[in-house]
Amino acid sequence: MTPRKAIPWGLLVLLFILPLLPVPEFWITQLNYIGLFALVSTGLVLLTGVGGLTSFGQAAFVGIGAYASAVLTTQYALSPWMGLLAGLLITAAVALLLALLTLRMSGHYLPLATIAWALSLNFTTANMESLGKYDGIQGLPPLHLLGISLQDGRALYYLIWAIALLAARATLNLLDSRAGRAIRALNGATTMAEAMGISTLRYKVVIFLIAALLASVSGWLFAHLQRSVNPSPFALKMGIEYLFMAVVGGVGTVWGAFIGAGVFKIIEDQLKELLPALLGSSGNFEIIVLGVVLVLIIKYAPKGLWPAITSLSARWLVPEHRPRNWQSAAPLAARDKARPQELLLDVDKVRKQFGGLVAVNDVSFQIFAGEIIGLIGPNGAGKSTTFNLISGVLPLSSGAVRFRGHAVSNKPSREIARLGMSRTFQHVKMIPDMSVLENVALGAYVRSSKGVVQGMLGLGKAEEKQLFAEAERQLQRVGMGTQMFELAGNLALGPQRLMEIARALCTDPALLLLDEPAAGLRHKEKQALGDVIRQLKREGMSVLLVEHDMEFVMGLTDRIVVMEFGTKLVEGTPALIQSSPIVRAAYLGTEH
Ligand SMILES: Nc1ncnc2c1ncn2[C@@H]1O[C@H](COP(=O)(O)OP(=O)(O)OP(=O)(O)O)[C@@H](O)[C@H]1O
Repeated sequence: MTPRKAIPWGLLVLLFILPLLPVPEFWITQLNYIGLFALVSTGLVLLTGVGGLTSFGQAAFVGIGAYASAVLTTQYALSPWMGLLAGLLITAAVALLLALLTLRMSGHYLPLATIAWALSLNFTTANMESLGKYDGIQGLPPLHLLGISLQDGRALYYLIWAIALLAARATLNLLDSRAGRAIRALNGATTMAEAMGISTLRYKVVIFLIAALLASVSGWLFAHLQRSVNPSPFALKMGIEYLFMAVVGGVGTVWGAFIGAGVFKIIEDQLKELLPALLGSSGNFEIIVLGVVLVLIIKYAPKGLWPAITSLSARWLVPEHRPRNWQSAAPLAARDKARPQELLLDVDKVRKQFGGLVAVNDVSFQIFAGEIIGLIGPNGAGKSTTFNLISGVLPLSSGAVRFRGHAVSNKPSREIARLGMSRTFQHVKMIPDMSVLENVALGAYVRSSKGVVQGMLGLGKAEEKQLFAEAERQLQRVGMGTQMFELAGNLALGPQRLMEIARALCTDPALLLLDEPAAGLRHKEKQALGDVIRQLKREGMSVLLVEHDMEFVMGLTDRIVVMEFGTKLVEGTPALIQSSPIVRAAYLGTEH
């Protein structure tokens, strides 16, 4: 067994035998709280670290889980397990409502909204007669599992840690799945994800819900550990502390949630003991010192403690990449190919105005199956905007776009992608901390189906192999087979563009839109790219490309559309365009 595998197993065994050893009760209590906090922080890893949605409000969901069980077990004499179920249902309902109200917000509005609901939910519990107001509810029964009483902290320890570790495993499984890769695109790559056919809002709601449910389970365990509830452990202060734990541990990493919860709890408790003794007076001094410690951690390990630990240990724990076990995977289902000469794309007087600026002025052209069309023009002519209008990234001001007989004007880009149009971007859009292979596999999202629950349970491995086999095939095609395990963010610009092309090809498109594909490529790489595009044409695919490299465009395209100042100037074969005096004056003339 390699040290990389032996260390986690060793820690797991230690965690298991610890309560059986004669360790002080205080240790067990500490570990119980660390497990409960880690459960909430794991949700924040998904929501904030991976999904980029900052929430200060998780303590409110902890409170819902705790109070639901407290009410049902003390006032209705129901089993705590019914309390758990009710807590999860209420949490899901509240979280869905809040998600629909707040998740379309961006920037600082979302964190502010989470503060608002944290305050209002806490205020509600503190003022409701039936919830015992500020005194809360006492006398909760202990948990029982399979006839065993979990009244003792050492017994409940096993349930807390089993749930926390299962949550960690499920989150890790999810992040390494089809749905997880879509979730990883939420933080900064939503335009790309939508263009790959992914509903980003749906995944935002899903991670919001998962984080809320994990918090709710933590609240349920907490309530039956304490055997009482009151509003203060679910107040905004605790919501902020959960976020701190996740940030300190490493907000993008699951084990960071555990490290963060542990460090936070231990430092806080030690300081509570130490500081009054040192200063000779009582007071909440630990809050001040903890604040300073947190600032230092954020300054010197900005990504958190877990990433710092893994990068330090990388010297002797050599990172392993995923085993290449997909060679025999069945190919993914292919889309119906376009008929020869089929009218694929009909761009009809499309127009885009940004305030007073007409960036695209009633431009029309058509693309038939198996054609390579160039879209050229000087800087600022409106080429990229036209791309964005066709692919649904921007809404039209007027005009119409039809793709394979479907009216797609103003449809979201994910719906257009599902019809078989795929694209690359002028400024490469990717997930930098994911491997090239995983980035490219995102392209095959529309050709696969495994969802969040299957991802969490680690099911759907056969489909995963199909996705990676397709991703590798497309990477080989663009000459990047040897770089598939590298981090996408470590690539130079040229290979990043090729990676985007491989990702677009993974969608099995009928029409491929390439925005400046040759920019940043060396001469030989450009020639190889030209060969790939010609091969795609032979396979019946159509390509629309924006490109500034005239030699590349002239040698590759069947027809060229020239734009200037948002207007279509002329359209024709490369020979006609090269000899056109209007084009020479407007475009080539300015270049040469
Ligand atoms: N979101 C936006 N808001 C306002 N103006 C915009 C926006 N996007 C583009 N423009 C403007 O629209 C015009 C066309 O821009 P566009 O990027 O489509 O040109 P382009 O032909 O692709 O240029 P380049 O070759 O330099 O990429 C430019 O004047 C640009 O400044």
